[in-house]
Amino acid sequence: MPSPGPEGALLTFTDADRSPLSIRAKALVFVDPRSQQLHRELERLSPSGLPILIQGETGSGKELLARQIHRSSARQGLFVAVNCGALIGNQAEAELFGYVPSHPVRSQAGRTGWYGSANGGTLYLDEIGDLPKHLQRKLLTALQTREILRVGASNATPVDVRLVVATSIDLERAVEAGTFNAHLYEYLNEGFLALPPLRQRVADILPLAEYFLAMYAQRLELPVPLFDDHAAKRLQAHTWPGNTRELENVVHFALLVSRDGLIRAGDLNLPDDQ
Ligand SMILES: Nc1ncnc2c1ncn2[C@@H]1O[C@H](COP(=O)(O)OP(=O)(O)OP(=O)(O)O)[C@@H](O)[C@H]1O
Repeated sequence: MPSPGPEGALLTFTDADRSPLSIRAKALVFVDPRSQQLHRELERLSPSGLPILIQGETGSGKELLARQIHRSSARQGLFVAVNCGALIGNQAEAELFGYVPSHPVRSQAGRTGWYGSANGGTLYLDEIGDLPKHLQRKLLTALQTREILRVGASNATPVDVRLVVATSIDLERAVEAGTFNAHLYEYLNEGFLALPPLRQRVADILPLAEYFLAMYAQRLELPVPLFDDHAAKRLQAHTWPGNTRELENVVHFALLVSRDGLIRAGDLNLPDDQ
């Protein structure tokens, strides 16, 4: 493992906090002052139970932040992550809110729905701007009443869900354009966290790169190479349009092609953007 840097910069997850689906990291690296500020805001908001809206570019670590919010909230239920882009078609409502046994069609989420599965825990809705409008209204009602109405049900079911949502688009603009429910936006915006893109958190780049290098080397049972000075400079100068996910992939590739215990600038396979 790399050195954790300043206090609080490396938070390690236990196995139970990790989802087999999307998250590969075991830890959150927060070294840059902007990341540390974000972490302080996260610690302040997490125990409150308020809904939280995370805005950040693709691959910048929104889901990892959401997991950290769940973890620091000490809620005992599950962390359930759903991409709203997948909630389409006439099964979407049943997927999200569940359905009664007599409902004719089955959904991936099962009868309980994703919302009900997060009872006592945290529901993470990624790309909330993609949620169909009729489900935006229903979501707002569920949040306000703390009850859900399953498809085909005549009575509402009480549920205790903490909602964390993420967006890579400007939701305020979506409200102005009429594609996002203004009341839902106001409700979600109570707890707002802006996750800066990696290029604006330059001090995170090398600690993250070293962290990923150690993680992949351990997994592949390889010795951990070092970045030479040119490679380190190159990593810090790249603009990272794909953010931390892009960095993780670049480091993984570099590890595989490195020789003599060193990663050189040419091993990084980065475009000439500096
Ligand atoms: N601060 C961090 N420390 C360690 N690993 C990180 C950090 N931020 C992101 N990662 C890793 O980078 C990858 C992308 O992160 P994540 O999936 O959370 O991003 P995202 O913003 O939710 O992406 P998307 O926009 O595709 O939903 C993951 O493998 C994650 O573990």
